[in-house]
Amino acid sequence: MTAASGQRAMNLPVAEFQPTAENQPATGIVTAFSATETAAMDAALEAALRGPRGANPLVGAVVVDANGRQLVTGFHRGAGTAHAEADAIAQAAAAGIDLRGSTMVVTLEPCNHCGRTGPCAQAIISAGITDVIYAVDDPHDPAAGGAATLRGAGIRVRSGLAAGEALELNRHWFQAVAAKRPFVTLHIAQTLDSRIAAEDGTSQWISCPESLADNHGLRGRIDAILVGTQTVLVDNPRLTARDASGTPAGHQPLRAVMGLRDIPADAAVRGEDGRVLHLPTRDPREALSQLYTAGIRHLMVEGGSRILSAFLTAGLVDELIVYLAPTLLGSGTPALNGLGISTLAEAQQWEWDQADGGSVRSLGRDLRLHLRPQHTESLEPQPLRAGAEPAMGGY
Ligand SMILES: NC(=O)C1=CN([C@@H]2O[C@H](COP(=O)(O)OP(=O)(O)OC[C@H]3O[C@@H](n4cnc5c(N)ncnc54)[C@H](OP(=O)(O)O)[C@@H]3O)[C@@H](O)[C@H]2O)C=CC1
Ligand SMILES: Nc1c(N[C@@H]2O[C@H](COP(=O)(O)O)[C@@H](O)[C@H]2O)[nH]c(=O)[nH]c1=O
Repeated sequence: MTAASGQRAMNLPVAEFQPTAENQPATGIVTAFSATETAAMDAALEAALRGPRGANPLVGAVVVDANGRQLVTGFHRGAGTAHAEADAIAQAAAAGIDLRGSTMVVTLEPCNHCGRTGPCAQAIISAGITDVIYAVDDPHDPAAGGAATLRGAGIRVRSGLAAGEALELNRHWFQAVAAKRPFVTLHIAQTLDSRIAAEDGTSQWISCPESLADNHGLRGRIDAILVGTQTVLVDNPRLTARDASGTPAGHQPLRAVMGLRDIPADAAVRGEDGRVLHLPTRDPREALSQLYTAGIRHLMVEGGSRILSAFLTAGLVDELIVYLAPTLLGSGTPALNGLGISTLAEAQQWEWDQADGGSVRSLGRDLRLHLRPQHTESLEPQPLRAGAEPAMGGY
């Protein structure tokens, strides 16, 4: 993924672009960018990938001086933390770097709202930055409008550089925002042979302590965690975020249970804080709609098998995290119990997600696999058997 390819797509080679009265529209929307700006956008896109997926998009920001030197690089570390622009500006302040007269290159339109971290547009204005280049508009209602605020303050604002790459970077986040549903992370803690519980229902623990710690870290960042009623009945889970000693994390997710049966009165998931929500439905869309109405923007679906399968079948998963233990059971509850697929051509295709530490990580004795749905809807169909060429060795 490079911003340079986005530039080529616009059919305006940097070297040939000469600003003139004709190609500088009065609107302030300019259609080409310098090599320095393009390189800064590439670096911003790369930095964005260091953040975690979730309620907020991945965003990177690079500030360049008048000579094209990259001064600071910021990125967003997830909901509730500094935005990429604020991160870059804070780094500059800490290092004593004067940003007056510089250009900020950022992968998403700077926000305009006073959320948990303050508006980036104001921080940019206060830092004395005079030029802003961003890739794509922020579609998120409360955050949109940053470009207009910046222009109103006399800052030269341009957009569209590497727009394709920036959209691709957060493809599923954009889709979730447009659909007004939470961003959905699916969690599977499974054996090598894809079992999430043994024949007798026991499953604690398949994952090693390091994987469990990672999962609890995730629980501490999401808005809500969801399981099916059967998991509540079999496991009686707490679904809280805790450290290895059992101490609760500062932020706790809402606990959601999906299914028609009631949650038993003495279920641990009820907890003491009352932050449990029964979703009396078997329709994942309906569950997401109810959660969105309750203010949930990032949901982790933990299981079990039928719930995981229902969300995957509905195409409502944006991120997949699999903790793979080097363990065999040979029987027991399979991770998935059917996705409505009967032939290979209908298989769901996933791609490795490089964000947030990469697509494959070793956690203790386990592997942590990180994936997202593949962009293309389907692969090229295989030729029908009758018309197929005979295989010439290999597969
Ligand atoms: N290793 C891991 O990562 C995890 C393992 N587990 C294990 O998974 C096992 C439970 O899995 P499983 O039996 O599949 O149960 P689930 O937890 O997936 O719950 C299934 C129940 O959810 C309700 N439900 C809601 N929507 C749907 C839907 N679309 N399709 C089907 N059912 C729906 C139904 O209950 P209702 O009648 O109320 O509508 C159904 O009986 C347990 O042994 C548990 O230990 C669980 C979570 C994680
Ligand atoms: N067995 C299993 C998991 N199981 C999940 O954790 C739930 C228990 O949560 P709690 O009561 O809060 O500790 C359980 O019901 C199921 O959703 N998770 C994992 O990361 N690895 C594992 O091996």
